[in-house]
Formats: sequence, structure tokens, C-alpha cells
Amino acid sequence: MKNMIAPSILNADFANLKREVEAVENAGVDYLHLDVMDGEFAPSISFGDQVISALRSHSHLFFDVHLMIQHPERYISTFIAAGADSITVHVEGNAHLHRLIYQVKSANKQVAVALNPATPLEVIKHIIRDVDMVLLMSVNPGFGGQRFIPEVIPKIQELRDMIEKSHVEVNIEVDGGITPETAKQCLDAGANIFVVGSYIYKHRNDADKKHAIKTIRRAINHP
Ligand SMILES: O=C(CO)[C@H](O)[C@H](O)COP(=O)(O)O
Ligand SMILES: [Co+2]
Repeated sequence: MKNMIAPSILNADFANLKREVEAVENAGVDYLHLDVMDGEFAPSISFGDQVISALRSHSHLFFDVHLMIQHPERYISTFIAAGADSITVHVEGNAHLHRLIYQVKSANKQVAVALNPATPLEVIKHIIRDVDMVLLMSVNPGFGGQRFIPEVIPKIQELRDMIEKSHVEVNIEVDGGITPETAKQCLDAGANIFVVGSYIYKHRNDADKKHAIKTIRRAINHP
């Protein structure tokens, strides 16, 4: 499966979001990772559908919307209308995960499930054939710029085995604390989509952001 970088705008300059997205789009990425947090599921509040909708008209990137909210079922159609190409819902606290997955699929959008660092893979065993992607959190949800939790590495390997045994094509996205070093470790374990937030957006200058993307790309394209 294709290896991809998905910049997260969580640590971007929110006063210049249009330009911040253009900077990574011009650097040749395919995905844009949009972290929606409600201050309940995750301990901070980020942005919602209006920001996504405003960016949609300025970007051709694949919008990978990561919902870290309570009651995601109430907002699926809102985020699809805002321009999401893929919706990721957390398994934690979702009693009707299967129904939620089919809510997204019935709108002909890609669907993913996310697992926090402490959540075992067992919970997705029976829905692995129904999703396009599994997002493994390598930090606890809430903030950009946190330290990578290395226990996710064996979890990625375990997930890759589960996917292979199920004979399906499912992307593995890793999210949190990604640098060239941690990206390479995750690649070797079996991940193929790499969310990168602060490693790119800690730079204010576009050339530096482009260089950061190039460095990650080199790490994931050269085994
Ligand atoms: O979901 C997230 C946090 O909950 C973010 O996508 C993630 O933290 C990206 O930022 P960074 O690369 O700085 O860790
Ligand atoms: Co995220």
C-alpha cells in the first residue's frame, strides 16, 4: 500500500490557516489530517466543521478528519457536508461502532477507527473487514507536540498480522509524536500513513516546512 504523509494542522498558525495548508499542499503531500476535539472526549477544544468547510474551497488535498468527540454519530453528516473525504471515529466509548462505520460508508466516504494507546486491538477484530483504515494513537489524544509512546510499535505489528490474516486491504495510520526516526520505526512495523503535526508546523517558514516533509518522506521511502 502507498506510504503517505498526512500533515496535522493542530500546531499550525490558526490566524493563517489557508496559507498553512497551501504550504504543505505545495510541498506535495496527499492528505491533510484535521483533528476535531470537543473538550470532553479530548481535554482540549480545537476546531469544528466551519473551519474544515472554509479550508475545503482552497484545497484539493484528501481531508482525513479525526473526530475526538463525544457522540460522533450526531456529527457524521455535518463533517461530510463540510468536506471530509474520510472520517475517523474512536472505538472508546462507542457502543454502536458497527452502526457508526456504516453511517459513514452509506455516504460513500472512507471510514477509519482509532484506538488510544491503552486500547487493545481485540475490540476491532470483528469490524476489521469493514474499514478502510485503522488509526493507532501514539500519544494520548488532546495536544500536538507530545512524545511518541514506543509501545505502539508492537501494536502496529500485531495489527498488520491481523489485517494479513483477514485478507483485506486496510491502511495503518500512526498519529502522534512522528519524527523521521519514529516514522521509520512505525514503517518497519507495518504502518503506511504517517500523521505529522509539530515536526512540520513548528517551522513558520514554508521552505523549512517543505524540508521537514522531505526528511520524513526520505525516512519512509528508503528502507
Ligand atoms: O490527534 C492528534 C492529537 O490528539 C494529532 O493528530 C497529533 O498529536 C499530531 O501532532 P504531533 O505530530 O505534533 O504529535
Ligand atoms: Co490526529
